[in-house]
Order: sequence, then C-alpha cells, then structure tokens
Amino acid sequence: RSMPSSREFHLGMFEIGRPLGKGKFGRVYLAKERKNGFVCALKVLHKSELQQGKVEKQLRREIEIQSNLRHPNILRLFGHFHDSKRVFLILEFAGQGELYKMLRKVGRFSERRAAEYIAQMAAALQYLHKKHVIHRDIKPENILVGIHGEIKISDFGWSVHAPNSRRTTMCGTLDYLPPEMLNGSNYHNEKVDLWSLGVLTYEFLVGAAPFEDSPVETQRRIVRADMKIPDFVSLEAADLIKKLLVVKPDQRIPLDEVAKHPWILKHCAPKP
Ligand SMILES: COc1ccc(C(=O)Nc2ccccc2)cc1NC(=O)CCSc1ncnc(N)c1Br
Repeated sequence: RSMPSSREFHLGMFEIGRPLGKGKFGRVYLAKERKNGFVCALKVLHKSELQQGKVEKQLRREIEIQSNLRHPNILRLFGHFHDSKRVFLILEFAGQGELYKMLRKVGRFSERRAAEYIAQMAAALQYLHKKHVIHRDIKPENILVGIHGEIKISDFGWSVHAPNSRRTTMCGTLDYLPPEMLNGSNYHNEKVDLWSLGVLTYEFLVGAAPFEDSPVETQRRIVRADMKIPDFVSLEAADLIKKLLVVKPDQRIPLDEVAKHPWILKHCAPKP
C-alpha cells in the first residue's frame, strides 16, 4: 500500500483514528487513507495559531525541505492540504512511538542500544548535511521509533538551509543549544547538529542532559562545555561525547568519523 502520488489530498480521504500525541502547534492522529488503506499520521495545525506564532513561513520552508528528503531514519512528510481553518500534514506513522517516552521509562539506555541509535542519527544527519539542511532541534522529543525499532528524526520545525543566521527566537529547553547559538554570534552552520548529537549521546547513556541546571547556569555551562561524565559511562562512549561537545564548532569530530568511532563499531557490527 502506498500514499497516492496525486498531489490533491482532502480530509474526506482519511478515516481518523486515535490521537497519537501533541506535536508542536498541533494534534496528531492515526489515520487511514480510505481508498487503499494506507496508514499514516495526520497532523492538524490551526492557521490562527500559525499566524499568532508567526511560523507560516517556517512551515512552508519545512514542507519544501521535507518534500525531497528520503531516508529510513527521517520521518517522511508525504504531503499536505488545508481547509479554511486548518493545515494538515500527512506524516509517516512511526509504529513504536516516541523515543523520549521509552527513555523516561527505562531511565537510561544500554550502551549497545545508545550506540545503535547514535549510529542511525549520524547516518540521518550525514544525509541532511549533504543536502545542506541543518536540523537545529535534535533532542529526544523530536525522535520517533519505527516498527522495527529504527529511529526517525521528526519535526523539522527549526530546520533551515545552512549556513544560516537565526531570526526567530528560540523556545523550549536550552539543554541542546550549542555555544555558538548562545553567545549571540547568531551565525551557525551544520556543526550545531554535532553538538546536539553529543548532548543526545550523553542523555541516552546518563538519562539526563549534560548541562541540565537553572537556565542561567545551563548557559554558563554550555559556553564552557562544562560537563561531568559519570563513571558508569564507558571510556569509549565518554571519548565520543567529549569529541562532540567541543565549544569551537570546527573542532567537533565530523560525522563520518562518528560512524567509525570505536564505541560505535564495538556495538554496531557492520552489516554482514
Ligand atoms: C516529518 O515530521 C514532521 C514534519 C513537520 C512537523 C511540523 O509540525 N512542522 C511545523 C509546524 C509548524 C510550524 C513549522 C513547522 C512535524 C512533524 N512530525 C511530527 O509532528 C510528529 C508527530 S507525532 C507522531 N508522528 C508519527 N508517528 C507517531 N507515532 C507519532 Br507519536
């Protein structure tokens, strides 16, 4: 079964199922396309909220960026349509749901599980960076899990074409912001995703973000990459984290070296 390739979609084409979660700016429902039973996730965004949040442009850019992304670790945006009051995004349904819920449930992931996820993240980011797309919002809340346990980066609400200087202000947690997006330099490039990958690796293994503190303290610790890695984290994992959480963007370990790092190779036996 596949989503019809014809561009015109409308709400009547879908049978709406259970709510899946509340993404940014909207609710998401399980949905089934009536004609050929294609199961997807339908995200409903209210135009009034998009206008209030001044994010219509961001959404348009996102739809344009997403329409030519095809990668097993990137959640698909198959299409979109709107009625008088709402915009609908037709998304790939991730069969095992939200990664951060799994992380909160188990506290922290095993080194093998964390390494498999980071290897998949590195592959997805390599793909995005080759297309000069930076995600800029890598965090557990924006990662879903597919039916076979593979991770899917989602919610490119902040993705832009690199290099870029941010115009709209940030919202949400500071935990994942790299130093260059905090020290007012405003200019940043793909290497912001390397920093976030380091924060993600730490959070998968420790169960909390490396600079988690009061907002003021968090900023102070981020700009100095002031983190403590607990002893239960293996030396190889700690080595990769320290090579990603480097204040100077150009000194961060590049993605192709992340994929070949001893910690990744140890746990992700290459495909037979
Ligand atoms: C490619 O995925 C997206 C692409 C774009 C946007 C988005 O809202 N952009 C946006 C919205 C407003 C302004 C600017 C950008 C959001 C998503 N993704 C999501 O919202 C994830 C919905 S939750 C879910 N989805 C599938 N399977 C599950 N099991 C679950 Br739970």
